[in-house]
Amino acid sequence: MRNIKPVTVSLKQLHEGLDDSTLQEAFGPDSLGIIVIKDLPAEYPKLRETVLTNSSKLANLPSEVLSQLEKEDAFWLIGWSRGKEKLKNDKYDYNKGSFYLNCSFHVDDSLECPPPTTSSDKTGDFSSYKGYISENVYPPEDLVPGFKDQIKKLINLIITIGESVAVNCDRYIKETVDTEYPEGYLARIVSTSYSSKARLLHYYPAQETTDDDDWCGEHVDHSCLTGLTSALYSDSQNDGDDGGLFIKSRNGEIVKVDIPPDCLAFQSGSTLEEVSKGGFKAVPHYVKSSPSRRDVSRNTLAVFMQPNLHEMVNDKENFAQYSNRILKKNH
Ligand SMILES: O=C(O)CCC(=O)C(=O)O
Ligand SMILES: [Fe+2]
Repeated sequence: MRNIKPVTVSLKQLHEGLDDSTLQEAFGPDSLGIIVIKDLPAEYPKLRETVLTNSSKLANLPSEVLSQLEKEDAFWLIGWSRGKEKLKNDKYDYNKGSFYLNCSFHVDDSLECPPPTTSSDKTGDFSSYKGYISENVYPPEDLVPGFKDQIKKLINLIITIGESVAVNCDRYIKETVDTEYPEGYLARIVSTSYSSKARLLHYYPAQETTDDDDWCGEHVDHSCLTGLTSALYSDSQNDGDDGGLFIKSRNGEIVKVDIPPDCLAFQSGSTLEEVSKGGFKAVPHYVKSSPSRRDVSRNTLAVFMQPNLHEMVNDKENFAQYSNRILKKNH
């Protein structure tokens, strides 16, 4: 197992446009499929720390408060979710708590869910897709002050940088991966979708375990592009050498990926693989607790940038249908 420094560029370089060899190194056939962005806006470090600290406050609220934030009718894909997703051994996952938000506020600040559509709209009726169309909930302001305001700010910042990552990926995919790829597809999805999702994670201390992927089993995200913060641990250390985020590279090698605290990482998901007809591969990854630090918790934020529900992602399925098929496997 190698510890590799992923391709890292500054926000300025990203805005100016990355050269082909950098894009190739980050996303090409021999890559990890992840890029790290440094020199972020000055407010980023404090915002990250506040939001990730709030994740611990939220996860340790009394169970009767947390149950008010559970949305069973939304398939637990809005609000609080713990013990609802299955692990690979078919047991329910209590190792982590997730708090999900719909990110439609990035397109229109007044929205906490996508605008409703009906069958008379040209996009169709998606009222049964409750996991995507339900309104966000937030913990009571007096119990976790500033939670809503700060997490929305951080998500908006991540999606805005995701837009610049997308512009670079679009050019690379069109020129070198799939000439039929729709021009500017990813940048349009990232900047205009009402269906992107954020997941604030709290991994509870892992206790005894023998599994290599005890905190989060190996998977590919079903987003187009996922933005990830560097994780915050309860002992204020970084991931260290034997815990944290691991990626399976394009040639099957397991690689430990370090995201420095003042940086953001972006990795590609399976919807983009689908849209690029298999050319731009999704990144298999998992999260492991450190064997030498079993008593620490880990917090992070993932933002899954993905299409509106009516957008076709292959010849047969729109994103709603595609996503339903994938999610059914996990619940
Ligand atoms: O915890 C992490 O670093 C990654 C989380 C993740 O892979 C996910 O939520 O899909
Ligand atoms: Fe993931």
